[in-house]
Amino acid sequence: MDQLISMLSHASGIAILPFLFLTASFLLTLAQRRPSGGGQGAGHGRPILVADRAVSHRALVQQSAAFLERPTSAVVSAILSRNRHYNILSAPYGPYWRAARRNMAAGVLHPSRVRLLHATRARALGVLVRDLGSGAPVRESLHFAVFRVLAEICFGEGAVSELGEARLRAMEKLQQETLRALTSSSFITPSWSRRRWRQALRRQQEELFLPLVAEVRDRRREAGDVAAPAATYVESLIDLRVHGDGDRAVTDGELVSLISEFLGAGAESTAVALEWTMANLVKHPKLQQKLRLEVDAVGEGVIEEPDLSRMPYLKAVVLESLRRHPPVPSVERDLGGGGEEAAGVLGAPCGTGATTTAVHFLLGELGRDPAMWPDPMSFDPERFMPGGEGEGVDLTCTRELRMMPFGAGRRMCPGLATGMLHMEYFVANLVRAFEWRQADGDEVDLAEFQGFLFTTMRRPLRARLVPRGGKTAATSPEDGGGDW
Ligand code: HEM
Repeated sequence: MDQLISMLSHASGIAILPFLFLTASFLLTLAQRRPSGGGQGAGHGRPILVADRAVSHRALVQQSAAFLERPTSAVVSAILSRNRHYNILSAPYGPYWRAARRNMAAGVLHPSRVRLLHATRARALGVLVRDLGSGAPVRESLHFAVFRVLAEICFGEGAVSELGEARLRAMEKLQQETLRALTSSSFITPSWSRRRWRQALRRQQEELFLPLVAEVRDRRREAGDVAAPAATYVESLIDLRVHGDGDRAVTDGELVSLISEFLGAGAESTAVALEWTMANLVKHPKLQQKLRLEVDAVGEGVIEEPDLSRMPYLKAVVLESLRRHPPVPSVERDLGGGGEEAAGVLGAPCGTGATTTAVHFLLGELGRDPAMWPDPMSFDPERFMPGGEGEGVDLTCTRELRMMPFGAGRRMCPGLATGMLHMEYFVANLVRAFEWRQADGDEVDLAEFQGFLFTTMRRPLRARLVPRGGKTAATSPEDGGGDW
């Protein structure tokens, strides 16, 4: 049974899932157009689209050794740096990937460390509530809040407040520009002009990040043996040594790619998911009211991390949003030389004679499988409450795969816990601070826009926000909220 519906070849995909085909073939076209370096070539065979949960679990989790490589042609910084400076997303499986990934997951993003960042979150929330309260656009405000939190984790609170809001916003804009640089169509922009644009963006990233890195490096060099353990992501990257590759340090080029990934992919995925969640709460006022009752029941003031564990409905709302609208549309793997063996794992003939094949695991389809999720298109957080079909869902997909918004296997997202925490934190406090109502004459439109890397709302969320008297989530000036 699990082999049914599992694989759609490039050809058959047209008839069965037209829009998925378009997305995947767009990705593939890009993959085929760009030569990849370091033996990471992708897309010389036909793409394989996988929309079956059991097949995805077998491939990504049980047989993960055959599915370790991601086509670098689908990663922003690999494209901008023309495959010269890898980050975690683009790195071939090996010593550098292992060192960089472990440094992120077991270091600054370890749940025990992220949990402690109360003040960082409160500062971002203060600015967010201030901006939304003064009518700023929802999408931009959510994005900046998440970006601000990650920027503090990356550079430290001191460096971020020294930068100031205007320069931080400029940095955020540059990161978004780099994502847009990939969506520019070859029909509109000639390739030489796209190449120049991308080179200019990469140069701007270097000019922005490297002076900040140099300051940190100088400070740590001066401190010598008595330097404190790395507290920020940049500090940890400066200290990092790549075992298995001559214990070398991370190069400046790699540093730029790693910082760009942290601020870019980390912020965009969370902010996109937040916008989908708030849109559904506007669309479904009864669900919003139920959530507000839970939020208000935990007490006064800002909802903090320890409160979140007492809020099962909040978690259910966030999970339902990730199931129904996973911000990342698909997970890609490059089968490399192991194409035939891996095709066997997928339960389909490879038979292309190609040395490489790109596989796309379709996250939206997996989360909307009617065999697992009755009435899959409806937004119903109750699925994740006791007795529901989503109760106790394992987002790491280790035991079983019911949905996989964070991917699965050895290359699954190392930001899972951070992403979930930020989503729950901002959703809870935004529901406490405001009533989110439909904007007059402007019904929420849940239509999707399939971007190069993310599935966003086609029309940015507009809502009428009514501040809630004594229960506003605005933070005090000592927290730094609203005090830029
Ligand atoms: C709601 C938030 C997020 C979602 C839905 C999400 C989703 C994903 C997905 C689907 C993948 C691909 C996994 C695979 O190929 O199996 C991924 C990879 C990755 N994500 Fe996230 N992500 C989120 C937040 C974050 C954050 C906050 C960070 C870091 C600041 C982050 C850093 C990464 C990195 C570095 C990878 C590459 C992992 C590797 O290749 O080893 N993500 N993410």
